Amino acid sequence: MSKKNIEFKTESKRLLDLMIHSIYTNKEIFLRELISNASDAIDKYHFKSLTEEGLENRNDYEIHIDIDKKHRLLTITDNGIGMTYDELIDNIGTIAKSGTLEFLKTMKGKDLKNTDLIGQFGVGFYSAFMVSDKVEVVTKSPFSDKAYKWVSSGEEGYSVEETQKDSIGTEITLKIRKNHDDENYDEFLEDYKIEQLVKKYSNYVRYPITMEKEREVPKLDDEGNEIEDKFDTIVENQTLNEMTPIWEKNKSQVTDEELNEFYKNQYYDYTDPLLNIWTNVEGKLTYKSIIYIPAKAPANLYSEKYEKGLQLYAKGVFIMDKCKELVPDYLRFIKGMVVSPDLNLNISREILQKNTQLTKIQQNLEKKIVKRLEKLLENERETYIKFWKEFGVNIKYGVYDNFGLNKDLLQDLVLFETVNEDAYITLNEYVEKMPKDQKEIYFGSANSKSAIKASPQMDRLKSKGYDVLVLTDEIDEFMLSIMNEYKKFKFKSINQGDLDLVDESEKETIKKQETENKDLLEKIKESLKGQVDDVKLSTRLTDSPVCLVSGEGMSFEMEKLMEQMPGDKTNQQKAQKILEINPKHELFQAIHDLYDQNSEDLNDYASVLYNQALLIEGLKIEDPVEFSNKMVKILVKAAKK
Ligand SMILES: Nc1ncnc2c1ncn2[C@@H]1O[C@H](COP(=O)(O)OP(=O)(O)OP(=O)(O)O)[C@@H](O)[C@H]1O
Repeated sequence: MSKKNIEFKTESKRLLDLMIHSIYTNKEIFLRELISNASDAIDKYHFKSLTEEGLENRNDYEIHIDIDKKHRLLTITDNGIGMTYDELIDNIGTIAKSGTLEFLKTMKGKDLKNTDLIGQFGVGFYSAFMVSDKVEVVTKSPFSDKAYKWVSSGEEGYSVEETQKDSIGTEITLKIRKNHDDENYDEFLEDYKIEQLVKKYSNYVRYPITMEKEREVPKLDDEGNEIEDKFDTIVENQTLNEMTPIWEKNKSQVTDEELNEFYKNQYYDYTDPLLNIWTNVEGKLTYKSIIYIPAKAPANLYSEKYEKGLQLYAKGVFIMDKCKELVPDYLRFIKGMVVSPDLNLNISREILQKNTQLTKIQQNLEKKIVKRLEKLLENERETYIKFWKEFGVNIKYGVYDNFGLNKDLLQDLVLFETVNEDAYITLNEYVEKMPKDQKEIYFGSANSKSAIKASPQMDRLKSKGYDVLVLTDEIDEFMLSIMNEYKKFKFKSINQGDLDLVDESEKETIKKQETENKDLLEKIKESLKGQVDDVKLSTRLTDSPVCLVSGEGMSFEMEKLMEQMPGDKTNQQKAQKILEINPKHELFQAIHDLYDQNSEDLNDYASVLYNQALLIEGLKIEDPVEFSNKMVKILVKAAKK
């Protein structure tokens, strides 16, 4: 057969044009595509050799890479199924995939160059043209007694002719482009780069991917003994890929050490992970996955730059590093991988978002992780607490996020510090320890547990033996407000609204006192106009003289948080401030006397009381100098008496 020159079909031309002038930044994937084709070809040979007569059974499968720097040639050779003449024309000379063809039709006249075609379809072989001026394919099929050479410089067409090749398989040679502008092609002729790309994209291809590499070996003297510090350089065929990925092994044969090593190598951590979750699902949807929870949160976990996601593989081939569709936001700290034979190798970002298989995998994994954490909490409390200290905030965020969609799933994973307990407790444990007469779950917000413990609002709760959840994280109150209740018990802030802890007769007494002291309370309110919304006699205090509480709705903690947020604050909603005075405290009696004497000092007392309450609440005093002056005035007067 003489050499034939054949023109590419229109669609192929368009596709090639796109490859040749590609502005696609990820040009390096060409190697992954060619290796993946080689691996498929070996698969095909192997399969056929099992079922068809005349095909030798082999065990020397190999994908070999060769670099000829001088002539700028990169060759990928496989001993797979090869191609007959017709196959060569059909498979490589035309775009076989109907999807691509359809797509190109719809794109007629549009700017193809800016389209992520590679991401949309498996353009595979043609991606070689992203890095080379000329591509040569030499191939021999076991079903043909002749070998063929296919050559193309892109653009117009290709030539096919008979050639000499003894062994079955395919050899693809790329003439690597010269560097130009800021495009570096030289690197594709460097051993280290090729090795790096194989490890990155094709590490778990089942067949050895080999390359001749230099290696230093100890120099030997005439008697065959090693000479110290002297080396010879030898060139040898080295396997670049690991081939059997850890997830392909039998789970029972993989040790925790191996799993930890895999984690550290793959996800660049120095410390062993806290735990791993191995999943193997077969059926309608088939996938395997290994998920890790790191021992420490990465420093940038909460920065915008942090990218969540799991590595995604289809069969042995790496697809992407951070598939974010597999990880709900609140689990952004997990690391690991998913491999599924059901996924397309060239799945694109856009397709990923709509991929129902991925959504299913994500949901399954989420449930698995939560179950595992529940087990950890139940059986290994200390480890769970370690987890909680690193990632607890994320779980709280998970409860709050999506309008509480996941609150039932996650609420039992949340730990709290409480006023009465030394250790963390769960909501379930809190509820189980509640005294019989307790009707609500109490919580207090402050910077620390000690601040809540010491707060005046605790008086009555302490005397009743009720425990109080300590909220110190910003997200806490938001989380509880979205949960609203736990096992039918409502959450109740000790700093907000009416606590309703006194019995009917005590209520009556206070009501009576309030009527009797109506004018006094009005006077104090008047004197604190613009600073408090109301002044009341307290039902929650037993030992302390005053406290400041907020009305129902916005709390002080939420107000503080809103203030820290960027933006215009003029119309910001404020928490309602209510000053509560303890009618049983001596100080109330003293104020009462001042009122009876019609003393001017009443205003100073009111102001000092209010500022004190602010301080206890961790809120800012508006005018510290004035506060201090008034204090001094009262102290001097008291000393003179
Ligand atoms: N090394 C090879 N040995 C044998 N056949 C090959 C080889 N490389 C490519 N082919 C043939 O050429 C066809 C086209 O390859 P191409 O990479 O463009 O697409 P694909 O492999 O079918 O799809 P994808 O790359 O998306 O998996 C293959 O289907 C295969 O039949």
